[in-house]
Amino acid sequence: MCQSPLHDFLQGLPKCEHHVHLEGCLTPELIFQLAERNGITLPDPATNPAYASVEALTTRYEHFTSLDDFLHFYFEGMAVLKKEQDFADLAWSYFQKAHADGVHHAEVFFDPQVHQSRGVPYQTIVAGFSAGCQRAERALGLSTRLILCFVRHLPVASAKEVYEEFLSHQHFESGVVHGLGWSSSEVGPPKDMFRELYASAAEKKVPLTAHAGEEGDPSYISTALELGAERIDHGIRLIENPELMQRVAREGILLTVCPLSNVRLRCVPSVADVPVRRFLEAGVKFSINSDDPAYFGGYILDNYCAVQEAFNLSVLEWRIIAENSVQESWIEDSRKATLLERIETHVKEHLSGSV
Ligand SMILES: Nc1ncnc2[nH]cnc12
Ligand SMILES: [Zn+2]
Repeated sequence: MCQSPLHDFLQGLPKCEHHVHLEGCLTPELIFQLAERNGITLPDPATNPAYASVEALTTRYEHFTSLDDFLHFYFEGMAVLKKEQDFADLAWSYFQKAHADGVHHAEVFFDPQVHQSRGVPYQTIVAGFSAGCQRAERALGLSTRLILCFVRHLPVASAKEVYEEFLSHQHFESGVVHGLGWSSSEVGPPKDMFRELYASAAEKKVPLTAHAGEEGDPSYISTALELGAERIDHGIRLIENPELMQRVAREGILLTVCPLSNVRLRCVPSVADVPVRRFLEAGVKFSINSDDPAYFGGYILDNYCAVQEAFNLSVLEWRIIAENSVQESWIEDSRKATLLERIETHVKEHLSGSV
């Protein structure tokens, strides 16, 4: 729990999460449990001491040296997911934690190519994650959106295959998958590798987002926008290009910022170096998110608290962040109105001294 006097206010503040990878919610405990349940052999601790125990794995996660160092463990860990129920259980475990942290709406990523590459069918993955979303909607009153991510470390041909499955199952039209994103290694593969796929999806009016400006310079952000992304995941290196920053502010493009992730992956030395204040001053819209909470030492409330400890924001500034998070969510206007009302009530209660 954070020490800030605003802790209770932040806990109760209605939140929208826009940047969390369901596979990034796979805790070391769940990795060991699912490996046992599915008869999967984890890497040999004799050569990979990180896998000696839950504690050893947790400790290893505190020492990532880069995005790619983290991705190695992230892809290795997700090999324990095999059956539809595994995917459903994983999603449900995230939604319960998010609900406890005051999340009312969650847009969640998943990486089908990586599961398919080890023989799990597309339908198993989507059916499991979608069941987890439906359970959260029913049992917790959360609204949810699934966002399918293409991964940059695998060939474009494999992204094309998954896109064709997404189209043939009519997953966009039926609302099962709401949008598309891209993620994984940033620097290295061609910036515009998904040009063709994004052009096709944009024509069908599929909402698009993209990881950019995390490790990569601002040209990764401008390329993502050029390809049709309407939102940018991370985007912290935007501050290196003032002209682009002005454009992002002017066009109301949302950045889905993940402070604890940025520190763990050494994109910044500390949360105080995430450009939260600069973005607020420049009128750049952003939300605060957990990215891969099982790997980065905190869920969304921990990220809100870390920002508060670093920047000492006012209640009014938090209100702006919360309202922008609602306004830029991929939800119907009626749901936005409900969430905005909840924020207003919460702020008023806090200011009147009852929260
Ligand atoms: N922080 C991150 N950046 C890029 N790809 C990811 N996949 C999961 N987490 C990611
Ligand atoms: Zn991410």
